[in-house]
Amino acid sequence: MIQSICVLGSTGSIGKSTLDVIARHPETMRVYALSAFSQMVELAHQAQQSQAKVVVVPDAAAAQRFKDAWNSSLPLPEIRLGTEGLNSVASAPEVTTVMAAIVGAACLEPALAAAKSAKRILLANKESLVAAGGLFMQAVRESGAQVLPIDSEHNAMFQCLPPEAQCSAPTEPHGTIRRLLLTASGGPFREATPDQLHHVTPEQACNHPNWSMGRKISVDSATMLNKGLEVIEAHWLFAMPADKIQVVVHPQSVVHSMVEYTDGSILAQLGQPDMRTPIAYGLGYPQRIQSGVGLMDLVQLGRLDFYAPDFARFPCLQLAFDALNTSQAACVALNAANEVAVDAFLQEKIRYTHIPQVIAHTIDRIEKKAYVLAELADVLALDQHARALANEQTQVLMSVH
Ligand SMILES: NC(=O)C1=CN([C@@H]2O[C@H](COP(=O)(O)OP(=O)(O)OC[C@H]3O[C@@H](n4cnc5c(N)ncnc54)[C@H](OP(=O)(O)O)[C@@H]3O)[C@@H](O)[C@H]2O)C=CC1
Ligand SMILES: CC(=O)[C@@H](O)[C@H](O)COP(=O)(O)O
Ligand SMILES: [Mn+2]
Repeated sequence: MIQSICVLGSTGSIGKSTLDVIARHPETMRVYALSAFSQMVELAHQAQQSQAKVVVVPDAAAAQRFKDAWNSSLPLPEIRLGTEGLNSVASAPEVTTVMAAIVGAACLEPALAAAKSAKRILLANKESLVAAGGLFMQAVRESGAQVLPIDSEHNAMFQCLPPEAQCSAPTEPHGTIRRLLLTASGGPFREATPDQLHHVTPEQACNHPNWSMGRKISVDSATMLNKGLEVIEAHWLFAMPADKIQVVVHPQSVVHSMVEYTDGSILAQLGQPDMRTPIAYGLGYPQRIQSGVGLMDLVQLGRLDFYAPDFARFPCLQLAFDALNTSQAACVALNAANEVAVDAFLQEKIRYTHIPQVIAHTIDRIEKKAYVLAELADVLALDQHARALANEQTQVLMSVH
């Protein structure tokens, strides 16, 4: 079967790796649609290379920049705009497979559109599950969509599941699974002192020891909120309670995660820190296909280390466990406040150490009311409210920066 693929967030780190893998399989994979937010020259280049039929850009001004960048005799692709455009390609009848790789909660609506349209969803974006995992999984169950986790840890766990447990939206964990062991590199500040953390720059925070990724997820790895988001992601993907998900610091990022079974066996997936492996797994599933990733020399590597996480040095990790144990509203607030705080940090408006303060303050304010989050509109409204609260707190912190 030929897969007709929509790559949401094609100009990002995951998007580029996805196009790299697709280009290795011209006989079985075609690009139908691409999307980008700011990089119109790159998008035009990608659309020419992949012969995409449709591109999605945020607005008319971006569409004009895309047209200006088009320097090929090939016909211009159809250009669609904004969230409606994203939803339309994610649910298009021409599309079999959707790579959800837009960063942040901006991916929620198109990911949900793909879920409602019974697509094969390669889910790289984790913020959608944090904000609305229940709604997303319900849509998957109702439509019969297929979800393949792409986040390296969740892809590793999925690979370690027995075939009958590799289902898209389980309602309970497989009976033979005792725990999920979620590995964490510890990021660039694994051993930093409080004084060093107080002074870190965006460049230092984005300098991940093992992975090359977008700036937002790189900062999340540095605060270890990435691991907190991944605990919530694992909870929704595998129907696993928080107390059965153990975070294990593993600085080499070679063991991508593990599944522990009731007989005491622990199955692990190992590989180089290169996202083309989980992407190829998702694109090829249930077959194994070429990804372009070369050999990994375990003898040269020599050792694999494992530690307990330091919750005092990384308060964001505890905030995420607390949010998962508290309410869905707390998870929405956690994610929204983090997006605001990371953006402010990357713009050097607040300090790295302010990020957990903005998150804690926002969750605290949200938790004073009860929220019903039965519909997407409820989640989006709370997300906006939490962003406003986080922005207010960011302004306060900026004045003491
Ligand atoms: N990078 C990695 O190795 C991993 C990433 N992930 C997850 O995958 C997702 C993507 O990460 P990554 O590729 O690193 O991110 P990048 O920042 O590299 O790329 C983000 C993509 O989303 C687009 N985008 C940004 N904001 C918006 C918006 N408001 N609306 C629509 N599109 C937007 C960008 O467009 P443009 O560039 O044109 O502005 C770009 O194409 C994240 O959720 C991340 O947590 C998960 C595991 C590993
Ligand atoms: C590649 C990937 O999946 C990232 O989420 C990665 O895991 C980040 O590494 P740490 O968050 O473990 O530092
Ligand atoms: Mn990950």
